[in-house]
Amino acid sequence: MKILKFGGTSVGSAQSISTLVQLVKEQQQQDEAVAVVCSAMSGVTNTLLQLVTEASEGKAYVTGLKTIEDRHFGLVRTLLEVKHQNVALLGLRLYFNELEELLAGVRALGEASPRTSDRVVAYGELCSNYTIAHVLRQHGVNAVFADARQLIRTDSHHGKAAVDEALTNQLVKDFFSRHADAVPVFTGFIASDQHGNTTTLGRGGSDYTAALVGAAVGADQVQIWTDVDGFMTADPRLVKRAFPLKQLSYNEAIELSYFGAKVVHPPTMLPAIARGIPIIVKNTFNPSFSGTAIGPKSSVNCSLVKGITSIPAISMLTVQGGGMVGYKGFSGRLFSALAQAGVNVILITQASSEHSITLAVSPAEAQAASTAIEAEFRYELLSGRLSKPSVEEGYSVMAVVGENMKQAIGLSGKLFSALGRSGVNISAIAQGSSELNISVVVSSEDLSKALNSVHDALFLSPVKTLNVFCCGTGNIGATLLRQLAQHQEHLQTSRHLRINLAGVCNSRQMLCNRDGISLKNWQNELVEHGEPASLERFMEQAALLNLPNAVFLDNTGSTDVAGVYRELFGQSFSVVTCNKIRNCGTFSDYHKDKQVVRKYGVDYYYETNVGAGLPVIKTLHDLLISGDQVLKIEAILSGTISYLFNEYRGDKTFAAVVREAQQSGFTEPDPRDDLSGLDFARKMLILARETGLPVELQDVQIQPILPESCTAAPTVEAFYQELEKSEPYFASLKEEAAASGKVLRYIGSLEGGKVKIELVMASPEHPFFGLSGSDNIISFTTDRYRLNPMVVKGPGAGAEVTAAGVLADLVRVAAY
Ligand SMILES: NC(=O)C1=CN([C@@H]2O[C@H](COP(=O)(O)OP(=O)(O)OC[C@H]3O[C@@H](n4cnc5c(N)ncnc54)[C@H](O)[C@@H]3O)[C@@H](O)[C@H]2O)C=CC1
Ligand SMILES: N[C@@H](CC=O)C(=O)O
Ligand code: NA
Repeated sequence: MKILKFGGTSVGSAQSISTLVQLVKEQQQQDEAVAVVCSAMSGVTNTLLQLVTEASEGKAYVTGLKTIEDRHFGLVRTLLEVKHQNVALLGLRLYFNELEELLAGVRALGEASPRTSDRVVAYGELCSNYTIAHVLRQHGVNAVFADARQLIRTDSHHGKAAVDEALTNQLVKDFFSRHADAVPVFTGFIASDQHGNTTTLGRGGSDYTAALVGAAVGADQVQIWTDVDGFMTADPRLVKRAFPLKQLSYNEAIELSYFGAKVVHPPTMLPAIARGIPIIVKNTFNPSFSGTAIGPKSSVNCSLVKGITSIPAISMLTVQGGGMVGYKGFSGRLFSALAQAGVNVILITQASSEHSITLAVSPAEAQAASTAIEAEFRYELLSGRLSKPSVEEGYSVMAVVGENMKQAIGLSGKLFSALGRSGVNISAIAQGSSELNISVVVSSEDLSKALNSVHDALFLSPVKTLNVFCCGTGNIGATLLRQLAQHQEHLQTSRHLRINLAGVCNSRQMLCNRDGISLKNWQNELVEHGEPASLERFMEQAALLNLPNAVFLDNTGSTDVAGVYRELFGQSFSVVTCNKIRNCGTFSDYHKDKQVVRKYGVDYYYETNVGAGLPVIKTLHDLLISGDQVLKIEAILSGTISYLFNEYRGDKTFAAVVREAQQSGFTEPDPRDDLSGLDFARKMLILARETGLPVELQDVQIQPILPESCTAAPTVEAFYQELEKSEPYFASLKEEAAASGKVLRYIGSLEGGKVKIELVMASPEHPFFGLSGSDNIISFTTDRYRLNPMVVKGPGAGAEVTAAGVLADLVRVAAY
């Protein structure tokens, strides 16, 4: 026997009732005995309650009543053939007549008792189940309408009556034996007391009916048909990547529901739980989906954590004072005072020092709680053994639930480091000794961030999201966004990584959007929805979104942007940058940045600062962490100058080759930074600092390759003109080298604490002789690579390789 319970939306329209009929017939085709329990049609209970109130206030109720009546009559006309309609309509008419008389009585009396409310509200279930029984019969199902007021016996506590389970059991059993071959259609939610007065079962009442019926007949299964796919890993309104759970234990379902998951109300399922009857939550609007199976045990095949759930608003009440230490019976007095004041304690933490106890209570009960504590402990307060309880508002509880968590070493480590990394401050922690639930109290502002970061960290299978704020959409930035758009599917499938572009900014415009800006269409979105750029506002908006796993990408060459990294670290943003400016400030700032990064547990990656996409900084780090000593670094690190010396062969002027380099995207935003040697010097400085040398930019000795006139040019155009004028100088340099079979190479070196960059005429034996295009080459001579240095070589400039290097750094952030 299976009990199929359908909620309000599952019986709220002709289409959903047709699905119900289909589901019942499918069960019968499988020779499965079924009983059906239905709620009132969606919205009807609330309307009836409203009509009672309105009638008691002397207001008109006829139109409201007519709306409900029309809805039921309409469904009869849609779902039943004409020949079956009359009987059904007649039955409904009788119900609506009774209802009208009742409401008229309420209006005449000018008041409605809870008893009358129960009587009125019962018509919601009576009408829906009566209609459904008719529809089932027309489809060949031997349905029998079962008015649960004859079968479920309660006390007279109207609004939430207590069930006499023994008597109910007997009445339901008798009903089934009288209707052995039928499919009973039970009105959910309603019952009656020993005097025959209608009562109702309170929140989740129809689930309760289904559980009572299931328990009475020893059902194999109770199915709860609703409008969602089952229990979700988290509230999908708060966590977009929440997904439905396949399996839960009763305890897990109870725990998740306690913290707000409203799929079923487990206390009402107790009769089924007590008999170990499996409860299956299914979606009427997606019937082929497996839903959530709830049973005695938690499945070991599923993830250890089953759900992450929350209570959005709580107050934190702290009681502290020396008087508590070692004071036996203190907690007993505290909690009975709270119980007497009707305060529900949501969470408790006490440090083993016993100096303070923190309680989470509903904000509506915080004042009552505080007053009750002050009254109970008035003498302790007077004598100073206890301080006045403090009440703090603006907090939420996030709870991680899972029965098998207790076997998982490191799980709470993952939980807390995910929170720490997202910059979520934890105000209190509670873990039940059953380890079914770990609860943390966080500021309400951080709740969504906390839920999302923990969901990403604890559920292995779904995709992890990086929330990316991209500053700079020029040569590198635009290429990067294109690469991300091209590879997003690959990242999702192979790295389980989703990039949510939450902000874009350049020197003209900016746009932030929590739900993501299209990686393919960001230009248009920026034009259509963007606002004038301001770095300060961009930072403000990014911080306000308060997203987890937030990464700031700097694809500019701007000093201003480089100046905000430290603030970003402090707000738990990781930073990925191709902009070298920040790492070339004072050594003390460079050093401090690293400390700040460590302090906030964020990432700071800048592989593309040296050699663009070539693995230079990573290689150097690997050498150093493995204990190697760097003796010497020799390198060509200007892609632009490399290109000039490789491509300046006499068929074009030197200035023309510089323009080519600029058009190819090799140069800095201002090409004078390349040709002056400044860009190269920055890279040498960064390399030297990464080896641990406390050097400053002015310590890098640069042998210029430009004549004085070019260096002095005030604008980029003037610079190009000076280059043209200096053509004879560049030609003679090239010819001088060529005359002795050599090539021009601009080579940086770091040795014995000295950093310099020199123009060299390299002979064919020189290891840097054979380069082409924008090639960089870096040779590390170390303790281990003493005779034969380690060499990294390849294109060291250009948008594609640089953007790819930035992308790789971004993926490293996600790898955490
Ligand atoms: N071209 C290359 O091969 C390599 C370049 N890089 C670095 O990449 C960075 C970007 O270079 P490109 O893309 O060529 O420059 P670009 O001039 O094409 O683009 C710069 C972008 O930054 C934006 N921007 C500038 N100041 C800004 C501010 N204050 N606020 C917001 N946005 C601002 C601009 O609007 C533009 O979108 C530079 O730092 C460069 O050193 C690093 C490695 C290799
Ligand atoms: N302008 C640079 C590119 C990367 O940093 C260069 O030419 O090397
Ligand atoms: Na690099």
